[in-house]
Amino acid sequence: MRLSVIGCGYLGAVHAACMATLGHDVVGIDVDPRKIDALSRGEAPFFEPGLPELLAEAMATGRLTFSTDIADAAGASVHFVCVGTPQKDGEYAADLRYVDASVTSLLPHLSAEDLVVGKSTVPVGTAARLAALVEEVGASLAWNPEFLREGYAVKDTLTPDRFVYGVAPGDAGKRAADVLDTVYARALADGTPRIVTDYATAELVKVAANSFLATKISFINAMAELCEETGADVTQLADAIGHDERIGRRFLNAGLGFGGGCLPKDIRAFMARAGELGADQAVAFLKEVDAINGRRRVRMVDLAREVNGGSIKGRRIGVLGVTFKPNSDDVRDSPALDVAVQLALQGADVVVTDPEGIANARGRYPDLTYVETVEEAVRDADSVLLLTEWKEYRDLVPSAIGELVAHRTILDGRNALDPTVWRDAGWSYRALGRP
Ligand SMILES: NC(=O)C1=CN([C@@H]2O[C@H](COP(=O)(O)OP(=O)(O)OC[C@H]3O[C@@H](n4cnc5c(N)ncnc54)[C@H](O)[C@@H]3O)[C@@H](O)[C@H]2O)C=CC1
Ligand SMILES: O=C(O)[C@H]1O[C@H](OP(=O)(O)OP(=O)(O)OC[C@H]2O[C@@H](n3ccc(=O)[nH]c3=O)[C@H](O)[C@@H]2O)[C@H](O)[C@@H](O)[C@@H]1O
Repeated sequence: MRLSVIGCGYLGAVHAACMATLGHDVVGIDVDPRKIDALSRGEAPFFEPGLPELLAEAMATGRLTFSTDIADAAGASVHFVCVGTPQKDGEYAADLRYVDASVTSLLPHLSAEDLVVGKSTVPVGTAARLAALVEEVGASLAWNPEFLREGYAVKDTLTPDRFVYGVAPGDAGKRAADVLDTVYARALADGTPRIVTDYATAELVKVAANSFLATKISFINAMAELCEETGADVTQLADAIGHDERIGRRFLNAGLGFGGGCLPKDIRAFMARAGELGADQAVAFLKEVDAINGRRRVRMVDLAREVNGGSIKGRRIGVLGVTFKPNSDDVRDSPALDVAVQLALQGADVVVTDPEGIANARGRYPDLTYVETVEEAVRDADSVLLLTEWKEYRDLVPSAIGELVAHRTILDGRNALDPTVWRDAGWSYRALGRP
């Protein structure tokens, strides 16, 4: 099939490359010429494991091209909308201007029988509104939310846990589901479950899933707060409750909490939309989920002050990790970057390193000091903060980096290190939710 993918960011670039490797002819479209230039050269415009190889493979077949001109979407029969839906400035609500602009710009290039497929995360009600526009030109619309995780985006796109199709009622909806079945034929043949539903359910599935994940993380971080008050250990608590299959151990890692371009803004947009619908009570708990999450960052800065004798002014602090999680270069709403900035604002001499996130972090906060290596980051440090649990930081040898620092004090913001090993090497080890 011939497909267009509109918006080539973390979601769209991966989707375009994956669809081409499935055998479809794909044109990826973005308004950002730098992204399109990079992609046209076969270069991934951001760090995502496996994407460079996939791009090379797909572009070698000639089935994957990129353009800044929406007119190049003409001729495709399925158009995936993958543009951003960030939080509005100063508000909780989602900013739908990119979704609206991309669909409006696509309309003149649609043929009757084309299918527009929304993948962006949107407030419930958006699909029905856009369907009316798309139907005016004889085309139809489906909402097919995306559940990929950064760092595993290729695998999650090619072999997702499930597909969700939100479609119009009646025959038009049945046709849309058939088209999507053809697009995803390979994964469906492997037995991936697929749920065909109405627009509102599909939109709600996406924000419900992210809200559940955010709630699970804030739940364990709330337990971490109690562990801090009682001398209990949240990592053992998580292991113990996680053995109960009804609870499960995944997404129970306590620490600095959730960040990124999705969970934080999605729970806020959900609250805003529920408020518009007069159903704010239904998701009022998300306010607490968000508040617990924010408190972890504050607690980390407080802990840094505490281990530095009450003040971090003029103290040298080595920060390991600045992205919102490992295996990504994304610093959107990154807890790690937030903490590093707060420490600097309070007068600390902060030196930050990260395997992939420095360029993006520098773009946002040029005044922080960034270095390439752990050795440079920790040299002469009064304390070291591990804020993103990259594998190379988990694997650090405490005796070796102990030779470089001024004081052997480490704060483990992700409960990623073995306290015994670090203490045995003469370090003072502190973590969130651990004695
Ligand atoms: N990043 C992720 O892991 C996931 C993101 N999502 C959702 O997917 C959507 C996109 O997210 P990301 O890819 O992370 O954002 P992003 O910011 O990385 O990419 C969005 C892209 O859309 C482009 N764009 C904006 N207006 C456009 C227009 N009118 N025409 C063509 N291109 C346009 C931007 O230039 C940008 O490259 C959001 O709704 C997000 O919530 C869903 C699942 C996973
Ligand atoms: O809508 C989206 O964009 C995506 O949001 C998340 O994916 P992602 O943001 O890539 O990252 P996650 O792996 O979910 O991690 C999110 C944040 O939670 C934190 N986290 C995660 C797990 C955990 O146990 N504890 C914890 O603090 C991570 O450090 C990170 O900051 C969801 O997992 C995806 O299913 C969803 O598609």
